Amino acid sequence: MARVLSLCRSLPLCRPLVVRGMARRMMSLEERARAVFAAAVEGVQPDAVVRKRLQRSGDQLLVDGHCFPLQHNLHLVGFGKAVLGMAAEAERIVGDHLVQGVVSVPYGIQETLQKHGKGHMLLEQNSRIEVLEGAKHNLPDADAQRAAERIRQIASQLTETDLLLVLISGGGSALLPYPVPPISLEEKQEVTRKLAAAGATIQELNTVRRALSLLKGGGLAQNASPAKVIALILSDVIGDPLDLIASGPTVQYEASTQGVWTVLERYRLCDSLPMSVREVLGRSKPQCEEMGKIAEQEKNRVHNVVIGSNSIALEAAGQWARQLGLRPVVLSPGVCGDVCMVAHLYGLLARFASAPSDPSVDWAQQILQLGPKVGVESWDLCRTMRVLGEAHEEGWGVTCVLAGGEPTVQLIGKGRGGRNQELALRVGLELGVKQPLQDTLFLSGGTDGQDGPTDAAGAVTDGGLEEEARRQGLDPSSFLSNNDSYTFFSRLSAGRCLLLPGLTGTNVMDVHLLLIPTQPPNN
Ligand SMILES: Nc1ncnc2c1ncn2[C@@H]1O[C@H](COP(=O)(O)OP(=O)(O)OP(=O)(O)O)[C@@H](O)[C@H]1O
Ligand SMILES: O=C(O)[C@H](O)CO
Repeated sequence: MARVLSLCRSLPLCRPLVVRGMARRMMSLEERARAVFAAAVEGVQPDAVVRKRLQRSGDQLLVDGHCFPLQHNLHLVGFGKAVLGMAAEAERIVGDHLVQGVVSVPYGIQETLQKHGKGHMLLEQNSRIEVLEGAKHNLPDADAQRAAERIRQIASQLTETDLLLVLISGGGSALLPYPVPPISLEEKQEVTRKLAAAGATIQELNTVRRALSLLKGGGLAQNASPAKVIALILSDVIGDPLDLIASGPTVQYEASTQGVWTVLERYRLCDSLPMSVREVLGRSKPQCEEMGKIAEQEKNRVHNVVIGSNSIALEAAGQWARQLGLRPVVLSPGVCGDVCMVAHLYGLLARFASAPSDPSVDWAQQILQLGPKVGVESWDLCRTMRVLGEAHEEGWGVTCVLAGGEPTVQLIGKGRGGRNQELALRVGLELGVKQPLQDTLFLSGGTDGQDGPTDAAGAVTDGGLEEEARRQGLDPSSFLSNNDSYTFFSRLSAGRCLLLPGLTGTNVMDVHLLLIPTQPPNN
């Protein structure tokens, strides 16, 4: 097992050699699934994505078709769980023109990256970039606020000839707290904590955070005016909405507070709001016309570029799947909603693949009804079913359905687990009902390498899961009813199903792989 894991970790780094070697000895389906997941994560490594999109030609910086003169005028700020690796690479590329920089990163991340052998994501000893750690447990705190103040200070000192490089990734909201006075950090925290506890989505949460912060919702870009701003963004939100990732500090948002009140009303928080929050939300905002003018001016000054996303991870995964002899098809990067429904959709897709034209059951109809409820559009479902149908007709090969996103788990128990392990367990059970699809395999993993409060990223299961568990005296349903998927997988066959890549240093939500052999593989 350890050999397979380390192999999968290193696979994308030594591609041709390993692939040739592996093809020779025929990798098992599980080894291929793990390797495809590793490739997905590799495709969105912070250093690699920065290298790809931040290009240098002499003293010119080239980003997304725009050219910026470098004349020792570059300043760098960043906030988020993956920005340390982004900053290290940016400094390698343009460090000679860098005047100063500050990144706000999670508490303990430098030590953790070091421990996980990710030294290349750390800054050099003589770096011009200051690293400030904060936001313990992903909550804005005084350390994160100090970092936000430093970042604001750098931005507000810039002149027209300066260039501000802003590195943004998931977790950025908590790492850049700057409440609009007179709101205190504690008051802002209280509002966001109540919203999160009431089940608000990240879209709703960040709609409110933007309105209560000086730097979010375009505030940072405004502070940096008249300097030019380039924001490189690693997206951890479905659909990559620029204004919501880390609450959009470089994206001007419409100033109306109507949307904010709608969210607060939905979660019945209007009556318990601190006075300071009421006051800020009650202030008069610029009119639409004025906002339109600002947006027009900002178009040439502020450049927002998504450099890593779930789609990019799936694309990389697809390329590797093909290299490994699989037939890839991307279902969707936007899978969301209740984990039970998501598991059922994967179960239905596997059933459909085994008998696409079975007149006794209309799998397609069921798939088309369920898909949109978990964020998958009808045309994506149809395209995927067409590929599965073709594979069945041709009668050979393994189809690799690739998807991503962030399903949700209703926590009812007190066990240990995460949404990926819970999804993998549920899909394993789906594949095992009635006529078990023994050879169909499912993997779900968090691209950050951490699933909930566990050291696993997710798990790999197949249609034989339930039988294997029963043989070992484990009842999967009782673990599920206590949200105890991590304990289940740790006990099952000495943890052989767990996905343990360690902290990856990136985060573009989760990746799901459904590997469906048209006929049993010959190993
Ligand atoms: N015992 C459990 N079983 C299943 N899911 C759980 C369990 N405990 C926590 N979770 C889920 O794990 C998620 C939190 O884990 P995690 O810290 O990985 O969140 P995240 O959304 O991936 O964070 P980020 O987006 O910042 O990486 C929540 O969706 C929560 O419902
Ligand atoms: O920081 C945040 O707001 C979330 O991670 C979404 O980007």
